[in-house]
Amino acid sequence: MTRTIRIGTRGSKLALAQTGIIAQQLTDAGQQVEIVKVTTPGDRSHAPIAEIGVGVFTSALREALAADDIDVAVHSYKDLPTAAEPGLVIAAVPPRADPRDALVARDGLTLGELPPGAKVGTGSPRRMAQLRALGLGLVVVPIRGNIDTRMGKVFDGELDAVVLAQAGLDRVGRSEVVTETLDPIQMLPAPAQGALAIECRADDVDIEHLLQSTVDDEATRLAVAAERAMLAALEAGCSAPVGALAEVVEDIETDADGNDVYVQKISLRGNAAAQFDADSAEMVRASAIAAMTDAERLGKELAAELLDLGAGALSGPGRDPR
Ligand SMILES: NCc1[nH]cc(CCC(=O)O)c1CC(=O)O
Repeated sequence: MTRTIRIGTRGSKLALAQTGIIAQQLTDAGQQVEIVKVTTPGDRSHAPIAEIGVGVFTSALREALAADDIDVAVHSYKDLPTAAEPGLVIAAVPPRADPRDALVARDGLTLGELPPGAKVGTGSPRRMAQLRALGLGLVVVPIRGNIDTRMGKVFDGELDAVVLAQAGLDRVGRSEVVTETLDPIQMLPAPAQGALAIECRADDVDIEHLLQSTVDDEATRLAVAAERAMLAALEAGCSAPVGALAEVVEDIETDADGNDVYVQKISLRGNAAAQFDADSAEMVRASAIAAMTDAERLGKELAAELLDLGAGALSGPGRDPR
């Protein structure tokens, strides 16, 4: 392609690091790129994310894309609303970074070593609900801000610990502050955590094909499709108390001749707070496995199971009390 590709990004350290990865891949593929910073309302406001609403970090990038101010938008996939954006397509999903959550605690402590009453900071309803559900007597303190601001509250003694995405810390080069990478059995990550969504205009077929052939990773795309189908079927947005993790696993099947053969499948774990409000301490959990080609159906089925188990039963916009 002879034109210079304008890649839009938020100006945060994390967003710039993520955009840098994609810019490098396109440059390696022989393309000319230019990085364009876009300020989002999410960057300007200090209100809790749950109050400013879904898509605060992504809508300004999407507007810039639709207005032809940029050609490609690089998003943290977990920040994107589940509804498709008319006129835009997610052309590629690059290989996923570590999807897990990470604990940054004082004195090198792990989650299990934090004493009852320890103050743990997070602004995410999903992390809050799971921390409470552990039953460790932790005091969850709502916080927000960029990675440096949140970690700073542990280093200055205001909090005993904070929970952050491992991928974010890895990408800004601060992995050394992590005192425990949380096993998904303790804390299921947000749907699409650690994954990026590379978006372009739907009518920009040249860019779409270029992105598909240079940065897309099929296993990540399918895993994220399963997780987000589950989230969407729960009618829950990106700040909902819902965790999901899909992984490609090997399974043994018997073929027509009676031989054992290895096949790749997609496994999905999901959980949700029983109450979609700030105080929920009860979680429902489920898991299932399906063929790679059934990723989205797997997500929908797991959501149905979680709803049967009582996910979000007591609150949430547009849901019948049940
Ligand atoms: N909601 C903010 C946000 N969006 C993406 C990441 C981290 C990187 C990722 O999950 O891909 C973070 C920070 C965090 O949750 O600690």
